[in-house]
Amino acid sequence: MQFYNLKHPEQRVSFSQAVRQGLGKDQGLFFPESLPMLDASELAELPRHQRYQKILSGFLKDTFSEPTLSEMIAKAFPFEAPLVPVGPHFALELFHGPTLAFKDFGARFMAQCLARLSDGKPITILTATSGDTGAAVAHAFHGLKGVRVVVLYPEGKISRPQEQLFCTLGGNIETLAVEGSFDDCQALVKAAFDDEELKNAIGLNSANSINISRLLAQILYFWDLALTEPNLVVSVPSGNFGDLTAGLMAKAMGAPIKRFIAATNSNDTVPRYLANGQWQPHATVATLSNAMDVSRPNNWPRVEHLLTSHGWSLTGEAVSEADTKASMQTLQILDYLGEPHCAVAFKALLNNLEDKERGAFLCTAHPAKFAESVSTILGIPVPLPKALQDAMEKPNLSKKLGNDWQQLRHYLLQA
Ligand SMILES: N[C@@H](CCOP(=O)(O)O)C(=O)O
Repeated sequence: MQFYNLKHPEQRVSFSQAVRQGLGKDQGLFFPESLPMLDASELAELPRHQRYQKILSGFLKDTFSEPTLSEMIAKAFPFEAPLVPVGPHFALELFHGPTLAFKDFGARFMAQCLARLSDGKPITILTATSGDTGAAVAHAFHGLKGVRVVVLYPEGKISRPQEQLFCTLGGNIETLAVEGSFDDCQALVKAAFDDEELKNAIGLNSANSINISRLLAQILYFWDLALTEPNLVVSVPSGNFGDLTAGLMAKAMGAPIKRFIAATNSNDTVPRYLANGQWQPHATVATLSNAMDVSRPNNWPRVEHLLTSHGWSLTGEAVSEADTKASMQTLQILDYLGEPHCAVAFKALLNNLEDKERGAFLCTAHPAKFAESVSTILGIPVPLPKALQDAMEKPNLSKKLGNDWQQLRHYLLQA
């Protein structure tokens, strides 16, 4: 299986190269040359571990032996993704990993891949976060020899529990609070990839969903969802659109998912684009669902490729702050504790279901990561899990950075 650059299809690389390189020529995203078709009824018979192995080996059998892949799966995914009934619909809970967000799936699997594909040279993993990726990547790579992790995040625009989870680790994890938005942080990461001299000097890679290994892991839980409750409409709370990409990939491989809804907050570049065909990102605004505060979603070329090559349409919906709060309250009445991101997805689902359709909405982060807003909106205390309580008590080790490429370049070149 080769992976090609969506911008320059003539650039084809192995999985190993795609993972170690991150981005292709001209910042093009890598994509598998084919999506292996699987038989849903056969997969449904397999226990979880074997099912994951079957799905991933379609992409990775040239790269890893079956025993190695099996070990990687066991190490990367020692937690579940339960599908919880909420009224007639379902919440897919993706926050049972160590950093309480869906990003644990991709970041931990990427760490397993890189550990086995490394050529022994030191690497720098430069990653932008709007809240959850930072912690997942920091924890997945913390303490790994030869790996330096630098996480950029928009200063003052993520929740304190999110920030504490990755800015308190120290060691090989460096965190920079950038004066700007998540999109500014992501633009800085991409600028670094354009700088050949820097790339070679520091062994640059990214653990954002730019990196295809992240998405292969995310395909797995869309299969779990589809095999547990086939033919649902699935509403995906979307920021950088990696999750939706993985969902569409699972559908293209034969997972019985009826259709998808791309749910955003007021950072609505995609819903506007789906409505009028104009790609016009606005300045990013801060919302309650801060991990989705993204105006230039990086994975859109992959989503668009999947839609056009299969002739699928996509429903988009932007949910306001008032509707996000009301949706959290509706979930509370249904006896489900929802945080702002899953509430956005739930609202978009309810607004777009047709007669007799049932749906699922993704719950991408634990409510305690947004304890302050959840508690204020729902009028209840939100206890913090132990991992979060511990992190809250540690000193924040972040440094500040202007939204300035030269400043970042200088920082990265320091030993
Ligand atoms: N929502 C993300 C933003 C980065 O997205 P990624 O999937 O490309 O890592 C976050 O929480 O950091």
